[in-house]
Amino acid sequence: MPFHDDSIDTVTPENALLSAKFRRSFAYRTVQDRLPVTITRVIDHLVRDKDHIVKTFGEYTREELKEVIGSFSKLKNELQTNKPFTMLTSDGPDVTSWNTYYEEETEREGEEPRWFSTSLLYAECYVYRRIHEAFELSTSMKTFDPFCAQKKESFLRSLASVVLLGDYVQQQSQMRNLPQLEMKKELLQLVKVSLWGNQHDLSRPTGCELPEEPNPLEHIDHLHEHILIDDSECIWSTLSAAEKGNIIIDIVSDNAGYEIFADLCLADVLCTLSLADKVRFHVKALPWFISDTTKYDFCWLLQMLAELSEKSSSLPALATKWEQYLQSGRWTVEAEDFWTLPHPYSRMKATDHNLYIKLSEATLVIFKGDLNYRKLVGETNWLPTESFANALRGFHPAPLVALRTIKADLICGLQPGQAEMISSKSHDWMTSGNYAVIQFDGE
Ligand SMILES: O=P(O)(O)OC[C@H]1O[C@](O)(CO)[C@@H](O)[C@@H]1O
Ligand SMILES: [Mn+2]
Repeated sequence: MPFHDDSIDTVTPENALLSAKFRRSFAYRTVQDRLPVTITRVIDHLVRDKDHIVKTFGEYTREELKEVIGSFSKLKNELQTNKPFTMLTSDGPDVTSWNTYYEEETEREGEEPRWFSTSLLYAECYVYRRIHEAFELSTSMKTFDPFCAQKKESFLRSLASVVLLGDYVQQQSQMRNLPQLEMKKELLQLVKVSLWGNQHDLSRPTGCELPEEPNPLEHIDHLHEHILIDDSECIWSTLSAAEKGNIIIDIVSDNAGYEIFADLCLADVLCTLSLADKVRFHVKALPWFISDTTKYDFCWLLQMLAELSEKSSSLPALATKWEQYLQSGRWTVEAEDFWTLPHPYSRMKATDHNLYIKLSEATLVIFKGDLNYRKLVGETNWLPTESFANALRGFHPAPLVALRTIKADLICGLQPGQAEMISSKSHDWMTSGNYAVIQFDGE
């Protein structure tokens, strides 16, 4: 393919934005191979499920489906022939922000953004927004989620882990007045369960492989050595020192199914231990990176748990408690548009000031997953030893922590020599999701 510029280094230079213009990079493989596969799979799903979709949305949808499928073939062709991006033409509430971003990037790059020259972050976000736009432009399928069935199936595949974790959390919630050391152990254990829950995402090249060890509490022990940076002590010190009564925790969620279940378990433990007075879950306003959680996915999960009594009585009990938390406002589920824009988080203050102010109210903001990490550190190929605080480039709304399994080739905050040491053990440690970080910033 003639889309790379031979004058540009083939590996991503230090401090450059990840981009498919660097041929020997994860970004190139993603744009060249993985994104077209994502589009093809959506087309296949629509073709295969046509009758079912028509039955759900009405006969009129049959014609519209043809148009939607046509627009995906066009999108795939635009990608594979490296056409310039275009402005969005649908009427979603985020369209102006997307188009402003397009203009800003055009100015910054000196030409219209293209698949094989812009940042990977922009290219990947743009593909998911264009997929949504095709539905939005229809009249009968405006809110259709083409990944919904996959998300549900993946949750059901992980039921064994869900039951084991649910039983444990339900049993622990009966225990009151734990000594401080026990509380800390309990909290950090659930932090790690939530961290490794991030292995469950469907946009991995091989799909979601379930861990061999179904018990999440055992699984975290096996992976102890794979946490390359572990700032979890800072989570404990921040929360245990916070003044009771107004401890707000924001969880900027990632994937639906098992991962969000693990996050809910973490939130449950935070409430039981009186380490959180309020938990706000931030989910996605539209289908995103295949498996990210939408409000629908969140509600579906609670409904499923309520119906799973034959698997374990803990699951309906947790569902009831969590519904109560939601009804009382102790927990909220919010879907701000900013999370499905392509901006790195250093641009949040200028782009969505209200969201930045809202996060500033928090005692701790927990960012889940790889994509959130990429946005936190600005999609930049930092020297692995660059500090996390610097990589955030001024994004310090409140104390924050990233719980990320590593799936894209960027990292910061490592010790000198650490990256080289891990590379010698595992050639694909940056993309396999088998290594992780718990990185805290308290500035
Ligand atoms: O669900 P997560 O942890 O954000 O991972 C999604 C990741 O999937 C990828 O597409 C790679 O597998 C990354 O680009 C992205 O960061
Ligand atoms: Mn995700």
